[in-house]
Amino acid sequence: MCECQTRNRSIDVKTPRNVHLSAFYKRSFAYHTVLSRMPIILTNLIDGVVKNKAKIARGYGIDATEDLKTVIGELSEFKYEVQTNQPLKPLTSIAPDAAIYNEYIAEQANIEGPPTHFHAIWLLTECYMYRRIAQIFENTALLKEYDLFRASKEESFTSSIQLIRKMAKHLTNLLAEASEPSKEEFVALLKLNLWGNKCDLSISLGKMADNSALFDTAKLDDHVLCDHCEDIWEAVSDTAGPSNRIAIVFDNAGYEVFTDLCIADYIISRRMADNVTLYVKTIPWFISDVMLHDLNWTLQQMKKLDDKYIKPLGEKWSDYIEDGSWKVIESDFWTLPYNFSHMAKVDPDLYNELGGCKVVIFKGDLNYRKLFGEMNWNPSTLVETGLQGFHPSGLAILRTIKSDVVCGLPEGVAETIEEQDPKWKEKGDWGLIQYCGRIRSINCV
Ligand SMILES: O=P(O)(O)OC[C@@]1(O)O[C@H](CO)[C@@H](O)[C@@H]1O
Ligand SMILES: [Mn+2]
Repeated sequence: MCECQTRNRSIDVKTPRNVHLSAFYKRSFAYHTVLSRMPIILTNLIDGVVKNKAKIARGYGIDATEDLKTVIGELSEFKYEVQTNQPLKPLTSIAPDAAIYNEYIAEQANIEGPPTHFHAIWLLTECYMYRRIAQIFENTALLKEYDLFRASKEESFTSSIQLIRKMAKHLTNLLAEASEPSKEEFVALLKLNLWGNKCDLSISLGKMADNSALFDTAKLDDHVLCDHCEDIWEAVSDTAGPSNRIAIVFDNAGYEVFTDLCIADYIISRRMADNVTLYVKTIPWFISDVMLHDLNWTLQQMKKLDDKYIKPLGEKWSDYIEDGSWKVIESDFWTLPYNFSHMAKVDPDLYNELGGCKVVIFKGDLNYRKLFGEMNWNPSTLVETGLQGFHPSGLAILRTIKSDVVCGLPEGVAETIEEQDPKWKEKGDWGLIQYCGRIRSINCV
């Protein structure tokens, strides 16, 4: 079989240790994603555009229906490229990040030949899909700013309103009592925040899952496989160090971003930092990731609600943005295919910005994959080793496990969980709360 044919055929094995995740390995979540989940996501998008044609025409003008025909055609064409394992086509967008994608694709081509959807680092294949979708809308006349995930992201907020109300009441009562920060309070908020990451429309293929159990974290404690809450508390509450800034790299809209803002409020209200930087995405991303308009919509929605806990928080949080306690920053880097060990080279300004913080809180599975290089590490690999030199500041990592990248577990834990739950790395039922200090990391021992 010629090299090209071998290359175009995924092999029927599990992902070997210490290699990049890829759909090249048939017995992997990456393969299931490229073979089934990505085509389903694309099909759902096409169906959504067809279903909402009239609504979009009302919003963007009747001429937008011409654009929609183009969008449907181009989404269908892209879906065919994925399903027939075509090489990733260079992006044609004139946006600066497109050139970085094309450079990265060319770099990969020099290493292993032109990357195709099944035979590329999974991170590139998935990131490319969402960037290609954004390009399809960028190329239209009237739908350049259209976010076709917006309705799902807004629904993920409205359908979680009971949970959000519970969380709002909890935070309000917490802050109404003492004024000094407390480890117990902060650790409890971290765990509530961790399980908010289960609300991810990419893993649920856009369907809202029942998240009512996510508030009672005590029942979930045995599903936290690494708990560095105390180290995160020490780092966040230390106000005597060189920096008193904290950053949160958001993941999903809806209930998850609400729990992120609760953490950011606690930090400001308890004077644990001078300000908190909130990083949002610049394009529609992995269905549920937060963009600036999603954050603004969430705050507006909170202020409109006639709820004695949610409304005042919406007003206070809007004031935090007004007075600079919270700084919202959009950065293209978070939607590039690079893992974070490349940040210092690809976006040194961002790396230095993070370096000005005492702690950066990273949320979610995709950020975890990028933090640890999209590698199939032995799960007992030290966190510091997995970060491969990415160390701008203290790093607090909260993630429910939805892919094969895991570091920092005590020896034997992964094997035990694997026996108990063979799909433990796909459904977000198991969580990690990990901390890696500027100069040292801790393993979960
Ligand atoms: O970053 P998040 O929102 O926690 O998860 C994103 C995600 O759902 O997308 C991929 C599956 O297609 C996985 O990497 C991951 O589970
Ligand atoms: Mn996400």
